[in-house]
Amino acid sequence: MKLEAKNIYYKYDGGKEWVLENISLDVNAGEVVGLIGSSGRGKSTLGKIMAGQIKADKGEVLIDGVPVSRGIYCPVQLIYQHPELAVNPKWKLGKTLRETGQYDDGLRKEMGIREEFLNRWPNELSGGELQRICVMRVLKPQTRFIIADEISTMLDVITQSQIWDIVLDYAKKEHIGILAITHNEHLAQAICTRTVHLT
Ligand SMILES: Nc1ncnc2c1ncn2[C@@H]1O[C@H](COP(=O)(O)OP(=O)(O)OP(=O)(O)O)[C@@H](O)[C@H]1O
Repeated sequence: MKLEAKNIYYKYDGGKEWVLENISLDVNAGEVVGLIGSSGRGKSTLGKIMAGQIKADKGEVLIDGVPVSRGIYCPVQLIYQHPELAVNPKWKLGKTLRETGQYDDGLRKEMGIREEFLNRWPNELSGGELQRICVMRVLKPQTRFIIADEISTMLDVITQSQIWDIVLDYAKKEHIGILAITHNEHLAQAICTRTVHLT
């Protein structure tokens, strides 16, 4: 399986210049591709386009040559840098975790998500605790590709590596492709099978 962004152009409303101009990128199942580039270069924008959250002005996003259908559950799932913006503040976290079907309770424990967290509101967790919920909710059988946008910036180094180990194990087992957006060269070297620079 291959996720492809082909000849993507994008400009924000009112913007005069292209944020993304003729950008192409692909991720194969089982690969961990690092997306590197200077701040403001458009990495997060490209991630959102590839996950179907915003639509490119020109160009296509394909899985095995077919436009990605968002349907009920998009097979390309985005994990944001800011988990507090990614969850419904009016839902207790158990509901957020179950939104796309039952979750694996063993995985919950491995992720360090305590049972009591599930009965709390998002503002009752720390940023790092909330990010674990956001990571775990995409580890579902329907997910074929994960776009991880600076997912570990709010975690301490040990937790960062624990969470990445779980995600990478899961991706390997399920043959999921990952696009990891990061500024952290050490992390990219440690986890990526190849890197792409947005120049
Ligand atoms: N909602 C928005 N409306 C208008 N402009 C935006 C919006 N979001 C981002 N931009 C602009 O688009 C450009 C690309 O932003 P983007 O967040 O994709 O870059 P990035 O490479 O991910 O940056 P960083 O590494 O700092 O996270 C920036 O100039 C940013 O100011």
